[in-house]
Amino acid sequence: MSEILSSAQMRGIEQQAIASGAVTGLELMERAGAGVVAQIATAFPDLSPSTAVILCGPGNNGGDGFVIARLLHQRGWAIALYLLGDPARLPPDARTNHDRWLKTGPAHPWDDRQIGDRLGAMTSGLVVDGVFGTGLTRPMPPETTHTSQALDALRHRTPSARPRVVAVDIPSGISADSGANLGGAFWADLSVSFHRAKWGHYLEPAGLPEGGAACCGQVAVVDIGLPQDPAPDSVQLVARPAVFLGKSAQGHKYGHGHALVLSGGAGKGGAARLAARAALRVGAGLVTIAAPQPAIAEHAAQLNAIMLTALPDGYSLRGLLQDTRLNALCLGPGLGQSRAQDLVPAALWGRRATVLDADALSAFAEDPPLLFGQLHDKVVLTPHMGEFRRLFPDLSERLHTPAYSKIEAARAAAARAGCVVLLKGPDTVIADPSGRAALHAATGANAAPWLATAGSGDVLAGIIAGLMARGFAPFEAAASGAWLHAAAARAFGPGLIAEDLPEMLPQVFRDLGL
Ligand SMILES: NC(=O)C1=CN([C@@H]2O[C@H](COP(=O)(O)OP(=O)(O)OC[C@H]3O[C@@H](n4cnc5c(N)ncnc54)[C@H](O)[C@@H]3O)[C@@H](O)[C@H]2O)[C@@H](O)CC1
Ligand SMILES: [K+]
Repeated sequence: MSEILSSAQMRGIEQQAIASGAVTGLELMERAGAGVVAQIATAFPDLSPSTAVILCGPGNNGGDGFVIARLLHQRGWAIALYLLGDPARLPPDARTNHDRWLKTGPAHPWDDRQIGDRLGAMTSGLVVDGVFGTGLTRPMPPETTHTSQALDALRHRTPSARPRVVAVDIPSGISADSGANLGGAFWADLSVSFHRAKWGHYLEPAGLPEGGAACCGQVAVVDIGLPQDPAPDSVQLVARPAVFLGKSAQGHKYGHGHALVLSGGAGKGGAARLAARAALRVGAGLVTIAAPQPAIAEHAAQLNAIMLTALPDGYSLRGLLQDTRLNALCLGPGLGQSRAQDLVPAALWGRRATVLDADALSAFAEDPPLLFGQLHDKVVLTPHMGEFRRLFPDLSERLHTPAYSKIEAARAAAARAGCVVLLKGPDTVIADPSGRAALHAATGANAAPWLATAGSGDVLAGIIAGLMARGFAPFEAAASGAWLHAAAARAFGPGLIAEDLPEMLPQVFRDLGL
């Protein structure tokens, strides 16, 4: 896992390093600019020097742009540089680099129409976006409208018929914290960030205009010599399972736990079977489906390795949970809301590692605190955005404000619920009540678009329950579960349906070297 930072954390790290005397802002800016130039060469090895249009803004992002202009010029590029704003008002380091650039070439005053026309006429070369970076919290100013539209038009051309677009730190107009398109945002083939990637590079806020990962292209991170200590409260990007998922040769099935998946009534058992199969495939020693009597025949016709028991109500669940070998529960998929209202309190009474999904969440939409009062630290809630809105309407509402991120919303929800919350999406956030958080981004090169299919969430709930049956802690099970789920989808590829996901886990495990 690697660390990703908010803009405030990044600013804090830079300011501390500068205040300690370890480095100057000017040195950081030089390394940042040099890092961008090096990453351009790595990402586009076939790109030979021609024309680079460099767009510089009024802050330090623009300062990086002047450094990049100077270094690209040294490498033989013809530079056309435009500056948005008054050079006299540039912050000191950016001003120094502006003045250095003027010894080489001009800084044209910003002319939105001219820039737009110029970009539209480019069929090759490079565009460098150093207009705004992590400092922007407002919509793009009106002076960038044509430029933004021209970039948008380039995006729809084949890459061989247009310039490469490189964002300094993050495309202008994208919130580094929430990934939101603040209004009129640019996009890039390559975003080169400094020290650590920012939250906004990997989040993907729903709706239009698109922002976040969809606008950042490939994300590269360059070291600019800042201290490597992890930031307090930093968020981890889940790049692979954080725990070893293999089994020891001496293991016994009873040593790998026994997961109980609670099923809905007759004709509604498919979701529970998907979850149960995922729990078994992910390595739980035993898996049992508990269903109402009228659903037993349907399940029996379809199950072999998964066991089956009749379970009419919450009272009988309390009885079943006298068996301490049942160590992980999964409730919600296909459960039905009235059965969920009866079974969830009994399940939580049992204080087992428990996944609550789907109907087990929606059943408490009328009175979320009733649910929160019963939750404990071995529970994982796995809402999608709609279920999240039902349980946490105020946090969901705040997500409409551009600077408030899904990471902060999931953290606040976990603190309120007193358990792990996994907030689903192409960007899945996992948070616990202490503020610990991780982000699994099935975006960019990791995209798994075929996961948007019926029953895929049921499989995720089962994977997490299976991992908890095996003894993994709720946070690790949720984070590793999100990764396995997306890896299984990528391994199958187009045409995926939920039934395929558990069947791909063996290949994913082999690829992990288990
Ligand atoms: N601080 C440092 O030491 C370093 C900063 N670096 C660069 O600095 C960037 C952050 O720089 P800043 O904090 O100066 O912020 P930015 O350059 O991202 O942009 C903010 C600037 O634009 C102004 N502004 C904001 N919204 C505006 C609007 N709608 N219309 C007009 N002006 C607006 C702000 O007042 C501020 O001057 C990073 O993204 C990175 O590229 C790098 O050089 C590495 C070192
Ligand atoms: K930028």
